[in-house]
Amino acid sequence: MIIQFCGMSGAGKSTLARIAEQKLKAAGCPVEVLDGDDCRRYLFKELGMSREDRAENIRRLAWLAHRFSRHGILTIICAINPLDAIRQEIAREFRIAATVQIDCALEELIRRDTKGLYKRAFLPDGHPDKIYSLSGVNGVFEYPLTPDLLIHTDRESEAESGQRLYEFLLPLAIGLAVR
Ligand SMILES: Nc1ncnc2c1ncn2[C@@H]1O[C@H](COP(=O)(O)OS(=O)(=O)O)[C@@H](OP(=O)(O)O)[C@H]1O
Ligand SMILES: Nc1ncnc2c1ncn2[C@@H]1O[C@H](COP(=O)(O)OP(=O)(O)O)[C@@H](O)[C@H]1O
Repeated sequence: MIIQFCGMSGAGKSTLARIAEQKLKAAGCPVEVLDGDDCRRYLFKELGMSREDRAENIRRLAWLAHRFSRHGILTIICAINPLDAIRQEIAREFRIAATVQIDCALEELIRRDTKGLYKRAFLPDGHPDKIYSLSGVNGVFEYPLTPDLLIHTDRESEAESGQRLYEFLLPLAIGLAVR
């Protein structure tokens, strides 16, 4: 069972994946979270933020997720995953059970700015610290048309969002939902 997330930096993907992971584990369901940020740091160091590299990153994460899921582990691809064609491609190739969009208004992302990336994206052109490819600002982020679950993290608490995600994933994890 593979779940793919999508959502901009700071939207709450890692936070919610960790909450759902803890709750599912407590319910006896094996779970693995493949975090884009972590895999880039430890495994895919050569990949950047171009469209091509993001596509490659997601294809690799999907392949890894597939390997985990073959052992009965519910595996969450926890990445920005910004390209609709790639989301559809991996859904076909690896029979992904659900696409979960972790959404948050840009104003709130800018307010949170957990990693300082938004501040850098809004610097004037030519500034040495400016980043030019931040998803949803000056880089690609394509919203999915029909996500299986949409969570607005700017409208509810972490605990509420985490509980909604858990309630969505639990029947999938215990095999009650046939998709
Ligand atoms: N330009 C730009 N745009 C978006 N994100 C950036 C960028 N530069 C660095 N980062 C950091 O990289 C993390 C995103 O990696 P992902 O593997 O999730 O991205 S992607 O799915 O391949 O688009 C992302 O992690 P999260 O903040 O957890 O989403 C950022 O910490
Ligand atoms: N409803 C919510 N769900 C998830 N995170 C939230 C929520 N409300 C506020 N936050 C905060 O937003 C930030 C999300 O950061 P993070 O999970 O690292 O995002 P991402 O993995 O998408 O980059 C955290 O500081 C978290 O405490």
